[in-house]
Amino acid sequence: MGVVLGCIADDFTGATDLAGLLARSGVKVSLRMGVPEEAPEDADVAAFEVIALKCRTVPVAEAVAETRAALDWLRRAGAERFFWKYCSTFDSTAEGNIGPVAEALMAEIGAEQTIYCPAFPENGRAIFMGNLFVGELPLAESPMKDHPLTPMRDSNLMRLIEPQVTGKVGLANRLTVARGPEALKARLDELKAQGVAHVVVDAVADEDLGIIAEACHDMKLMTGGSAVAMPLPGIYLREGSITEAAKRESAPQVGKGSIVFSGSCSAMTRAQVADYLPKAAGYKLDPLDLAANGPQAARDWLAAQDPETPKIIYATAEPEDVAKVQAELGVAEAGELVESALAQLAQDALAQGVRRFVVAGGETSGAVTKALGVTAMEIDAEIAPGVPWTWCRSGDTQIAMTLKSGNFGAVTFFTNAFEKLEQIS
Ligand SMILES: Nc1ncnc2c1ncn2[C@@H]1O[C@H](COP(=O)(O)OP(=O)(O)OP(=O)(O)O)[C@@H](O)[C@H]1O
Ligand SMILES: O=C(O)[C@@H](O)C(=O)CO
Repeated sequence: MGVVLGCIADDFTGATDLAGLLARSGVKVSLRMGVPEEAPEDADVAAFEVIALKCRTVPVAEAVAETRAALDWLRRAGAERFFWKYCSTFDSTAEGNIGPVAEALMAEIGAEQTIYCPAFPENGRAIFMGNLFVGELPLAESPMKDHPLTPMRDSNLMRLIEPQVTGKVGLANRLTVARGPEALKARLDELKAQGVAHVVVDAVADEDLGIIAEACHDMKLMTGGSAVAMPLPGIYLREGSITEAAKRESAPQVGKGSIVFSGSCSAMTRAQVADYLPKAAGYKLDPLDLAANGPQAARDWLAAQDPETPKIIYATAEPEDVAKVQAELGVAEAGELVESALAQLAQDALAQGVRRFVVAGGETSGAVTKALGVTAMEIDAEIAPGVPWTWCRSGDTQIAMTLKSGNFGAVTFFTNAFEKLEQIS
């Protein structure tokens, strides 16, 4: 059987989020970092394939080219239905990349209409009358209003999508969704007859997502956060597009040595780092020191640790400290210094025998997975909604890794992560 649903995610933590939610149904989900070099014809493909890109904030033309390449790979692997995964807080600018990529994918596969549903109720993201909420706050009043790259200053998804696309934008609201899949399908048809190609669909609870997935599972392209994709495997199993849930293979054996790398400075990650520091050996990276002296001091610290001791290396800092560093070094330069130090330290940790890696932050995850040469991940149990453990290889070495999105997880996430790994391995 080929690919039943071909998914493309705009960042690495978002890709593991999606893969984790799909895997809840017990189906086999394969996650690939970037468009694979291996031809799809030669690859051992799963029913659910997720390609992780890093295209959330790159120029529009680049994002479109990368997603087209991913689409091409998935189509050659047999996929006929696709899912475009972006952030549950709709991280984008007036130019894109959510809308332009959706429109390009629609043109390639001949889809007349698609839906937009970033809702993720378990993580407090809900859509009502086309407006996105983060917890009890409208998106534009949430901390996302100050995001350094994609500040979200409007909460209305229709208004956010409109400047990003050429086609017409419309809404299927909660009152329609609450009436069930048939009512939603009728509304989508009505909008299609009016030439509406891009439909925002309200969802405030998981029940809504079940209805939306039921109504839309046959669409050539669905777009959204991970949660609206979660019911799809169950629906495909029921209707026979996939024959059975994958048998869980026994978990690979990995050594006990563990490390947390945190480059995220989000409020949740700051609380998680503070919670974990008393429980592990900790080293704080200072970007100004990295600029002056490089990462040698951190490397020496790591080399002096017992590989089996729990460790955390973090650049996580308070907003005022980040602002100070950015003013001195520049935003990109500061980020790059931290990322390249963490990349080097990840290689050192692997060489030292560490096999259990927890990484916090999307950009940071990109840097660490790349440094370790990870090209594919097999999804296992979730630690928190949207954050699964994965099994992967660095060269011939088997490792366990989890990529945590900045905003996700409980305060005790790092402890929870290693406890969960003990349970599943
Ligand atoms: N102390 C610091 N000063 C300046 N920049 C920092 C500092 N610590 C980390 N950074 C940089 O900030 C960026 C954090 O982005 P990252 O995507 O890793 O986290 P996030 O935005 O919280 O996560 P997500 O994208 O999953 O929401 C990285 O480029 C990182 O290198
Ligand atoms: O949807 C989300 O919030 C996350 O999967 C994400 O995209 C983090 O960057």
